[in-house]
Amino acid sequence: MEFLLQLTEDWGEELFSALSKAGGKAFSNMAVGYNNVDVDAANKYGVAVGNTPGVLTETTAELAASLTLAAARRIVEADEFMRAGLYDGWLPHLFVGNLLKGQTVGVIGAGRIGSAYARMMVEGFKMNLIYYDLYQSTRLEKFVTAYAAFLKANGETPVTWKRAATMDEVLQEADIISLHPVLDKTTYHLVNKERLAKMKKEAILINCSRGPVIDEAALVEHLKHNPMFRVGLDVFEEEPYMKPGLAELKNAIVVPHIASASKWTREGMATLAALNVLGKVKGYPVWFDANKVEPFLNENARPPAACPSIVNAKALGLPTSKL
Ligand SMILES: NC(=O)c1ccc[n+]([C@@H]2O[C@H](COP(=O)([O-])OP(=O)(O)OC[C@H]3O[C@@H](n4cnc5c(N)ncnc54)[C@H](O)[C@@H]3O)[C@@H](O)[C@H]2O)c1
Ligand SMILES: O=C(O)[C@H](O)CO
Repeated sequence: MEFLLQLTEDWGEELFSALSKAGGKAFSNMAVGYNNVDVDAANKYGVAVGNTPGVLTETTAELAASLTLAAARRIVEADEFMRAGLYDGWLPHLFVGNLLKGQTVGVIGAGRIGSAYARMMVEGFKMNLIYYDLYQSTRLEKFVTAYAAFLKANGETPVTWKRAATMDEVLQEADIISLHPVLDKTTYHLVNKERLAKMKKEAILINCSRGPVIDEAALVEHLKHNPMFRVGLDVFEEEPYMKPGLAELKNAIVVPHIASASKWTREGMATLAALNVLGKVKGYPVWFDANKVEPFLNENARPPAACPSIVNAKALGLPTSKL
């Protein structure tokens, strides 16, 4: 018996023990994030835990970029105004928002998705970048450096980048802040009352990572007292619910955890999750690079004889595919 699961289900000691007793050896989330899984418990019962990285990087980053634009240009408010029949003719101050060009985008968690989002905002809107991550994102830094040189060579103002030593630096300096870390003990309520107070009064905060990365009740209070501060949220602390007051706030844009919802990505996620468990059942090794999963998504060729992404491969001592 093997399992293919959604991120809405929590898997811990009890379920892994039951799975193991039933002879199960593999489990896969149909998601890249696996904070819903107690990997130590899976290790204890020798169950391989799969996830679906890479296939949702661009789709998720594009939703973060969409929320950024929608918040910056007040698109949801303007749409509601129009549909309510309130539009009376052009006015110089009607739904004035923020210009992104030349402003600073802050990325917290510059992994696959955070880096893809940063590139979109830097290249697409000529924004300067400040990021915070536990690790240096050399590829991202190189990209921004090369883009800055390109702009300069074309007589345009070059963009800049900075790796912040602390997260607070990002909060203080950035005009737009997008959250892309994993959810774990170090990122739970990473954005709380004190940190919200450090952000610019007119900043925009985007969250397409996990709801509990923000203290949502503190956010509601902050939004109430700072009408020019805006947020775009794809994820919530206690999904499917929102904290009281959030739904009534005009400076919040809320969507129902749809960041990975493009047809290509959702099909890819299902494929990778299925191949993770199938590969384990067949006794295949683990793919050599979980970030390079394209060969598993080619409709015209058989997928490689490997499990695309097993997060506890090392702990279980599983062999790696050599291609
Ligand atoms: N809303 C959605 O539908 C959706 C879709 C895809 C992914 N996600 C979430 O996005 C997360 C990131 O996905 P990814 O593929 O980019 O993962 P990733 O592992 O490539 O990137 C995560 C980054 O967070 C960094 N990080 C970890 N702890 C940190 C901390 N305390 N402070 C700052 N940075 C920290 C890591 O070093 C890493 O670079 C997933 O874990 C998932 O929870 C959400
Ligand atoms: O972690 C993930 O993959 C998302 O939240 C669902 O796409």
